[in-house]
Amino acid sequence: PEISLNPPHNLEDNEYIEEMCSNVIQDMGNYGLCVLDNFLGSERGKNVLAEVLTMEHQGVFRDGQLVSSKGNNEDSKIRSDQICWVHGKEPNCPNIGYLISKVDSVIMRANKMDKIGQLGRYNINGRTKAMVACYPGLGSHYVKHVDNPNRDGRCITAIYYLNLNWNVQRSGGLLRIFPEGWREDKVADIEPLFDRLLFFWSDRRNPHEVQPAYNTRYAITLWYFDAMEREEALRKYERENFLVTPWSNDRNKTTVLW
Ligand SMILES: O=C(O)CCC(=O)Nc1cc2ccccc2cn1
Ligand SMILES: [Mn+2]
Repeated sequence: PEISLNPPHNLEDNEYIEEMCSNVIQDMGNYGLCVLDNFLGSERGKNVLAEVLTMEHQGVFRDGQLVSSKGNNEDSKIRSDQICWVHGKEPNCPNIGYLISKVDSVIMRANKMDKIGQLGRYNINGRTKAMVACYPGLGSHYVKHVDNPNRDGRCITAIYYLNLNWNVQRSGGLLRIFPEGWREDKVADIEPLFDRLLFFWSDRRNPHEVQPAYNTRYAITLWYFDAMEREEALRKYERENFLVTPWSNDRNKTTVLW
C-alpha cells in the first residue's frame, strides 16, 4: 500500500489543528503562554519572511519608538522597533495573509473547544491588523511593559517570529516574559526563532521585554479581542473620546471583526 508521508505541516487538516488547539488550551491554562514551533513549515515560513524583507526594502516601515542608547543628544538615539500594519489581504503579501488565516483558525477553534479553562471564558470575535515589526540590530530593544494594562479589549497576543538561524548568545533579542503568579526568580525566556508562534495573555499577567538585539529581528504580531471587554472599552473611550486604538496612532482602522 502507498506509504503516505504525513506532510509535516498539514495546516489544512482538521485533526492536526485540533491537536494543536488542545496544546494551546492546555498551555494557556497552565502557564498563560504557549509556544508552537514549526507553525507553517520552512517553505511557507520563508515565503512570509521574503514578503517582510520586500516590505523593508520598499521602506514601508515607520520608525517605532525612540529609545536613547546613551545620553539624550539626538544622534545617540536609536530606533527601537520599526512597524507597519498589514491587513493581510493586500495583493503583495499573500503569505502573510495565509499566516494570519492560520493563526485565526487556531485561536477561533481553541476558543470554541475550551470548555473549562480561561480561554473558553473569552468570546474572541476579532483582532487587530497584523503589526509587522523589524528591530534594527543596533542594540534596539523594548522596555518591560504590559500590552493591555487598562482593559482595551485585547485578550491574547500572538507573535510569529521570522529569524532564520537566530542565536541569542550571538544576536540577543530574547523576549523575556515575567508571568504573574510565577515564583519571583522564574521567567519565561523565548528565543525569536524562525517559524515559531507564541501566544500569551495580553493583560497584566504577562509583563515582558525584548533584550537588545544585534542583528535585524523580525516579528509579526496579532492581538485578539474579547467581545465583552472590547465592547466596554469602546463605550468607555467614546464617552471620553479617547483614541480607541491606544496601541497605535495608526489613523486608519486597525481592527478586523469576523
Ligand atoms: O517582538 C517581541 O518579542 C515582542 C515585542 C513587543 O512586546 N512589542 C510590542 C509592540 C508594541 C507597539 C505598540 C504598542 C504596544 C506594543 C507592545 N508590544
Ligand atoms: Mn508587547
